Amino acid sequence: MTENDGDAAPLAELMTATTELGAALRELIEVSVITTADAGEVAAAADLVRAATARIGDARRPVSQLPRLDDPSEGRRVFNPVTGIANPMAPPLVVRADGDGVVAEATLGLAYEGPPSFVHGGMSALFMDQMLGSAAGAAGLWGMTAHLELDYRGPLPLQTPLVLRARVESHEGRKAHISGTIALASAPEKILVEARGLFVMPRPEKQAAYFGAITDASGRHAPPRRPGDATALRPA
Ligand SMILES: CCCCCCCCCCCC(=O)SCCNC(=O)CCNC(=O)[C@H](O)C(C)(C)COP(=O)(O)OP(=O)(O)OC[C@H]1O[C@@H](n2cnc3c(N)ncnc32)[C@H](O)[C@@H]1OP(=O)(O)O
Repeated sequence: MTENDGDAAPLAELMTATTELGAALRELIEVSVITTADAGEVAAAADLVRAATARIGDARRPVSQLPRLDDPSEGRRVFNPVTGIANPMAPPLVVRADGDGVVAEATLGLAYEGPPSFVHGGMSALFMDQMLGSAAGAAGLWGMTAHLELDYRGPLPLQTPLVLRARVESHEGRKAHISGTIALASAPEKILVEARGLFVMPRPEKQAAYFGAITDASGRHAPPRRPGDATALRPA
């Protein structure tokens, strides 16, 4: 069975329910790493979670099929692991156009911890990858990450508002050089993480090989081909 079978709920209803599930799971993830409940309570919670998984786990889409709730033409990717409102791994970042680039704010909980009380460096790389991709989209470009490098100048504290920025520095042909930063929202001029990336639009034969089999939920061929396809950019 796929999600297209049967009398599916209207999309708005599905969006509400899926967003609610994402939010509930996001809370669960945070609580699961911060709880001091005893073993019996934790084991009972695990049983409840497995029951929830069984309830929805039989109806699955194939990896080549975009979710029904996605609209790549509007940049809506609800399960993106950074910006997806329905992906519990995502904070989620809300990325907005700002000046000649993009900006987002985030306050990260203990599920993102690396050194005690600070954000894991790999998480910063993940968020910067997405921000740089969003900056490409905002500039009318799209591509895949070919190279990404970061300088960690100071640790990012957990449970503290952060501001993330990115902008295209230059582009030529299929290549775009993009930079990004992370700072405390309370001290935005003091850069704690700095990223530089090269995004490359794959040559046509690679686009066909990577995305030729991608369909939307109704089975229509739907490879990414516009700036918004790669990002969840929202207008300012
Ligand atoms: C899409 C929707 C997604 C939707 C994704 C939604 C999230 C968006 C944000 C996250 C983005 C990702 O994570 S994307 C996923 C992670 N990235 C990947 O998996 C990409 C893996 N890499 C590749 O498939 C390939 O290397 C490509 C597509 C990047 C490039 O292959 P190609 O198309 O054959 O291009 P190629 O001729 O090799 O290179 C073109 C030019 O770029 C230069 N170049 C290429 N790689 C590098 C490099 N690492 N460092 C320096 N320069 C490089 C070449 O020298 C050349 O310069 P010149 O001679 O022309 O001067």
